[in-house]
Amino acid sequence: MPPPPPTPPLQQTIYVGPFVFSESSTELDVCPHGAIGVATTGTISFIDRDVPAELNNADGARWKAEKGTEWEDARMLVAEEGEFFFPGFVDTHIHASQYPNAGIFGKSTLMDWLDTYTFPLEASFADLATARRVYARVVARTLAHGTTTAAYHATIHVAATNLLADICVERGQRALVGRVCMDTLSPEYYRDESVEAAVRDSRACIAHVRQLDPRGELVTPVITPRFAPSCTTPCLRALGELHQETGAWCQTHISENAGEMAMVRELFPDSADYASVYDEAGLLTPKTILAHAVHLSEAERKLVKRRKAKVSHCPASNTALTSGCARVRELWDAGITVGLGTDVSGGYSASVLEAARQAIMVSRHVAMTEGDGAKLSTEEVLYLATRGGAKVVGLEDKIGAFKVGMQWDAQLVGLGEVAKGEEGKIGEDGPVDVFGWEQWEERVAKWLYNGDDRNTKAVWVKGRLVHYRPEMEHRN
Ligand SMILES: Nc1nc2[nH]cnc2c(=O)[nH]1
Ligand SMILES: [Zn+2]
Repeated sequence: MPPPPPTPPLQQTIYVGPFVFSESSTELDVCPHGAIGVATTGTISFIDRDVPAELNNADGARWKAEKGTEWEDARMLVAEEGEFFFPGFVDTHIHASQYPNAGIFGKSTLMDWLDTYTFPLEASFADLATARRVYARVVARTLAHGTTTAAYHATIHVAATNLLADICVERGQRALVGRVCMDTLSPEYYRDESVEAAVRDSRACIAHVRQLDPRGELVTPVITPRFAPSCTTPCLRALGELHQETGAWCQTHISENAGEMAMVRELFPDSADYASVYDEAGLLTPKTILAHAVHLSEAERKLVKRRKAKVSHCPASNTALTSGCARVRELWDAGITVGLGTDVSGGYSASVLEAARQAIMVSRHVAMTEGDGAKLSTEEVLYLATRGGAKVVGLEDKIGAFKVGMQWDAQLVGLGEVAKGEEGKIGEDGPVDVFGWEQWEERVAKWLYNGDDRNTKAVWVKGRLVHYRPEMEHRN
């Protein structure tokens, strides 16, 4: 694949309008009349919290002059009625290669789902044309859902995995890109032929991603043992050494499903528990992302916390594959950093907004047996979707909120106002109907519970416009 085309030079831009972000896990910062100045580097240079409500492009010139000469020629993008800026979402666990199967899982559970649906699909990525078709679409689709950063599992194929990294850079999505390792209990037609092959091919992908983006500004490699049952102890240890040697991130699955856990007990009888299997291989570190953690014991939670490893909560997947209900409150109380994952295609949707709403629902199911303390609020799941996720991937100083010095990874959200006299007409504004009396928190809640990608009007990563809906054409 030829190198990606050069990114067009960015113009200094001032984003004018309401903005909302998580100040903490329990508190949304809502600014109804804001302006955020973004430099050509994509960095937020200033934030004004009290701009004139009626500011339009004509007054803009006068107002801009007051900001200083360096902002004189800045572009202005002014939010229209019903729109607000929100940080881009972080998907901390998604299998890019499984996207064609989104929604196809029948009544399967994890282990039969892998054999029936997943391995045959992933094996098809030996063909680069297949990989190109799927990866181009999954990156476009996740961007359209407002995902500005994704931690991707690819497949065992080096060329296809490298292509996924190329496409992320080309489309401007931040990503961790991982070549999957699996040297045992996997089909003959889809497995690493040896530990050496797993390490050699992982090295090849790490080298490619680092050569593509030497400063790791957009993409970074991630070592990806599929999960303990599909890796031998020598393979896990070799990948632990690679993790240590290269400093690359690590991602895997843990304690998702009862059958999987029984296998781990049988395959690793000398380890105290599932988390210890990874720990003994040197794979449990502050740069490790553990997907699921549905059934962790207290001892495992303590170990994960001690190692500062992170958890990706994947509620839609856990319900779809009947894996169980992860307890986010318990993980938080143990001091563990948690973000959200769509886990496509265990999860049926590539939308982090959907994962956030499913996180609320799963927490309510936990609450039905364990009390109201388990319930997650709107604020908490939106935190998981943005700042929590940013922490999981080690980018909490750069993304997930609107603060001076952070990067403009953002989405413009638009909610349709029901116009007087037009109540019977359904327009193209998406599924959220705003009647005009809603407070800000209520608008955000309506978006969370009913919104979809039609409400994500435009998306930026590092200040670069990476997606916009057709109706935005005239505003760019
Ligand atoms: N959800 C999920 N769990 C896994 N465990 C091992 N592989 C997978 C996978 O592809 N998806
Ligand atoms: Zn997964």
